[in-house]
Amino acid sequence: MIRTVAVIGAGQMGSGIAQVSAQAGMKVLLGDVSIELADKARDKIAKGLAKLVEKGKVDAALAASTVANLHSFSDHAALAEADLVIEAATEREDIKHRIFESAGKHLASHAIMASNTSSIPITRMAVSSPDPERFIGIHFFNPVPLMKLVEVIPGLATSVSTIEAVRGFVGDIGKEIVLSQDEPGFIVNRIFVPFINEAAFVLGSGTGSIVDIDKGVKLGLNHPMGPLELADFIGLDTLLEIMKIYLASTGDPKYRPAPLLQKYVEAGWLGRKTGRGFYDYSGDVPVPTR
Ligand SMILES: NC(=O)c1ccc[n+]([C@@H]2O[C@H](COP(=O)([O-])OP(=O)(O)OC[C@H]3O[C@@H](n4cnc5c(N)ncnc54)[C@H](O)[C@@H]3O)[C@@H](O)[C@H]2O)c1
Repeated sequence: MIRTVAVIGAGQMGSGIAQVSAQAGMKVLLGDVSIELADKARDKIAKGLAKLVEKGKVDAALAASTVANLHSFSDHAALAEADLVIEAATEREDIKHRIFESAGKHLASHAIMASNTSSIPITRMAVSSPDPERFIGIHFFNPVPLMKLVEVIPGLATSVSTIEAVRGFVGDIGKEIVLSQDEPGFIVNRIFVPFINEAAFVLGSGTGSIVDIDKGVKLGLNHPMGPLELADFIGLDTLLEIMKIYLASTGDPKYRPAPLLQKYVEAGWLGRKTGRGFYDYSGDVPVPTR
């Protein structure tokens, strides 16, 4: 049973993973590149919970116990007491390998090491961990406290007992599991990113306007957001990179990026983060760019 969880990387995902684990009554060790960043993340979680208490959405006692369960750390020696170590650091393979090597030196003999990566193969990262049988992918969705789903991705060497322990952990934090093989994009992003890419093809071929593509998917498929407005949220550069990874790792031309997606990225129109993507965000309401 997982009682103590360590989270390495206290950004938006790591903070969310730490929060839901602490909320479920587990002791959580939260680390980043410095103790200051870990403390800052802990404070941010506490502030977020305080707001939810004010709005009556979270019980005050639960908020207090959640914050009390969170402990910042900077030295990997602290990881010796963890049953599960989840890496949620920046999506760069070299950074992650270095974390697994360093943290692995302190991993307890029963403990599991996991990565929240969105795109890096689990089997490839497992070689930097002390025991690939106890290495696994645990892919959360953003924002973690709200999203119900967790994808679990065993690598080639991951043992059945590791999968079962992670199943228990995910159940304990109140989430649902889907099990994915270690393939590019796992299940959800493998379906979803080409779907957005296809919307860019549909736009590029002049089949429909930006507004009609988004309206069509919202009303015709009952999606809460259209694919092009969602693309602007995610970042067109990120989507383009993911398509390139799918194409390179499968060699299948069905994953070729839409030329119009490429063109928007070349123009620096990356979505909301640059103020313009498929929509222009400079005014009060988003205006389609085509
Ligand atoms: N953002 C999403 O929607 C999403 C969804 C699922 C999975 N992920 C994955 O989660 C991971 C983190 O993404 P994020 O969106 O939270 O990024 P983020 O930039 O918000 O956070 C990354 C954190 O990692 C820290 N970090 C970098 N190097 C470190 C090191 N050596 N040791 C400890 N901490 C280190 C950074 O300081 C930063 O605080 C990535 O692998 C990403 O692919 C992201």
